[in-house]
Amino acid sequence: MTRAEALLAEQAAVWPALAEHPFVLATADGTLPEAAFDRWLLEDHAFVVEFRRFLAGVLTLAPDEASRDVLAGGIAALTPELTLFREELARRGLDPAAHTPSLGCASYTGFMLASLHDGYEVASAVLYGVEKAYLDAWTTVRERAAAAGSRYREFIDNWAAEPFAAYVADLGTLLGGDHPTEAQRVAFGRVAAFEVQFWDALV
Ligand SMILES: Cc1ncc(CN)c(N)n1
Repeated sequence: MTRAEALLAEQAAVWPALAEHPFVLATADGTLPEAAFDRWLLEDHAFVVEFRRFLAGVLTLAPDEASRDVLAGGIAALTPELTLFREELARRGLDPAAHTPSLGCASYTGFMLASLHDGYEVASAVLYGVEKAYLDAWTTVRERAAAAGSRYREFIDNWAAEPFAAYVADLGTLLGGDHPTEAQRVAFGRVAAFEVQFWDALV
C-alpha cells in the first residue's frame, strides 16, 4: 500500500461524506439554490487565493526537480481556475474583494499555510488531501450530472476531468511508498475534517 492509499484508508469513515455531501449532491442534480452556489463561489475563490500561496510554499520545500515540475504544473493550472471563478463572480454581480471569508474558511487556509512550517512531508500530505477531496467530490457531480447536463460544466471540467485526476495521482506518487508518518496522519485527518466543514457551512 502506498502512503497516499494508507492515508485515505485511515479516513474511510469520513472521506465518503465528501462525495456524498448534500451540497455536492444538490450541485449534481441541479437543485442547489443560486444563493448557495454564490456563497460557495465567494468562499472557494477566497480559499483558492490562499491555496496558491500554500502551493508556492510547497514548491519551495520540494526536495527535487521532478517534484517541482509536478507542483509548478499545479500552480500554472490555478491561473485559468482563478479566471473561471472571477468571470463567474462578475457574471453574478459578486465582488470577491468585498467578501470576508468565514471563520471556517479562514481556519482551513490558516491551517494549510501553517503546515508549511512542518516541512515538506506534512505539507505535501496536506496538498494531496486538499486536491483529492475536490477530485472525488466533483467526480461525483460529473457522474451524477452526466445524463442531465449541468450548469456547472466548467467547474466539473476543472476538477473531474483527466488532467486534474492525473495531477492528483502524481501528488499521491510524490508522497512515496513508505508508511505515513504520525504527523502526516494527523494533518491528513485535519484536511478531511476541514473539507467536510467547508461543505457543511455552505448548505
Ligand atoms: C475547499 C477546497 N478544497 C479543495 C480545493 C481544490 N483546490 C478547493 N478549491 N477548495
